[in-house]
Amino acid sequence: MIKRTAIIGLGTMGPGMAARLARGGVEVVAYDIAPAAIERARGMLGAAEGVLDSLEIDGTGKGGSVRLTDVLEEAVAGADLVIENVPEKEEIKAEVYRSIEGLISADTIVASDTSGIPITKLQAHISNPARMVGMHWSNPPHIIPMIEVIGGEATSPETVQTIRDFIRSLGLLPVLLKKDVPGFVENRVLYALLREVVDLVERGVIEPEDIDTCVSWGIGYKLAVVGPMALLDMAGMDIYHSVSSFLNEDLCDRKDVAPLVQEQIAAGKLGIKSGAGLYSYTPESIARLQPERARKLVAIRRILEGKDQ
Ligand SMILES: NC(=O)C1=CN([C@@H]2O[C@H](COP(=O)(O)OP(=O)(O)OC[C@H]3O[C@@H](n4cnc5c(N)ncnc54)[C@H](O)[C@@H]3O)[C@@H](O)[C@H]2O)C=CC1
Ligand SMILES: Cc1ncc(C(=O)O)c(C(=O)O)c1O
Repeated sequence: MIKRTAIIGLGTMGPGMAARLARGGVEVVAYDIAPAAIERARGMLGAAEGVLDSLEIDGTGKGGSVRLTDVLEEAVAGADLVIENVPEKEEIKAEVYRSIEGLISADTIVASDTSGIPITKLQAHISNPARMVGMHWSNPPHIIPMIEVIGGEATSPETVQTIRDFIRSLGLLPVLLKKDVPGFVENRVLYALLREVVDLVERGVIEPEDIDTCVSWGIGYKLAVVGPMALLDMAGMDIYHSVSSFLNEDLCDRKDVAPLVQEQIAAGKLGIKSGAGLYSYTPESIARLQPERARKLVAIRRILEGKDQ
């Protein structure tokens, strides 16, 4: 049974994950190499707590807690599970696995929240690969209930089963992949969509604001209720056959990263984190955006769960 969990990396994902795990009764100790990230995480934890309250996810009496530390040994000592949540670079992740090797027990499960580096690659950097598994959360992790579970070639079936049971025990939705493919499933689907929207903007077909309206109020809104496989049945396989027979060959299939993205990065326009991206932001608009998005996601989730009709 998983009771004590260490989170390594408190950037975008770590604090929300810590808050959600604690509501499920887990004792979380979370570590980051950067003192500024630990400080920022305190505020993020507070915000996540408020959102979890509005989702009526009650942790009372379950014994969960979150403690932040700047000492790696403290974070991982006695942990049943370590969730690695550092930047999406294999060498940074490998360094973390090396640094915890001597600090964890042979039974500790090491999970990676990687967005899509195959687990088979990551587990080459750890001495007990049978205990390593992919546990891919979606952002914002305290609100999105689905978590992908991915075993690599060397992951034991018991490790996969333990993580699936753990996710279920928290009231969350594990989705098991049968193969360890790059990007797993969620990001393969998301990145197919992102490649196409970037291409459409680049080709001058549509403005960024208009494509967001098109996707959010068209397929996005619908997909929350009718998944893509069910959508095929809703539209009719004959329609899909007719449209895909002329459309598939025109869809973007570029193998490299689009120039638009390269240009944005060269101009330092990384998005909200740098104050500018495809949209412009002010500190005030950024402060408004996150709670507004959380409130809407919570409202939609409550309706999908049948809590508000
Ligand atoms: N941002 C997103 O929407 C999602 C990200 N992910 C994945 O989760 C992982 C983390 O992503 P983010 O939270 O977005 O990254 P981030 O860049 O926001 O945060 C990473 C944190 O790791 C810390 N860090 C770096 N090296 C470290 C080390 N050696 N020891 C401890 N801490 C260290 C950094 O100081 C930083 O606070 C990545 O693998 C990413 O691909 C997964 C789902 C969604
Ligand atoms: C752009 C982007 N990339 C990766 C992820 C992820 O799930 O790893 C997300 C996300 O929303 O969670 C994302 O938006």
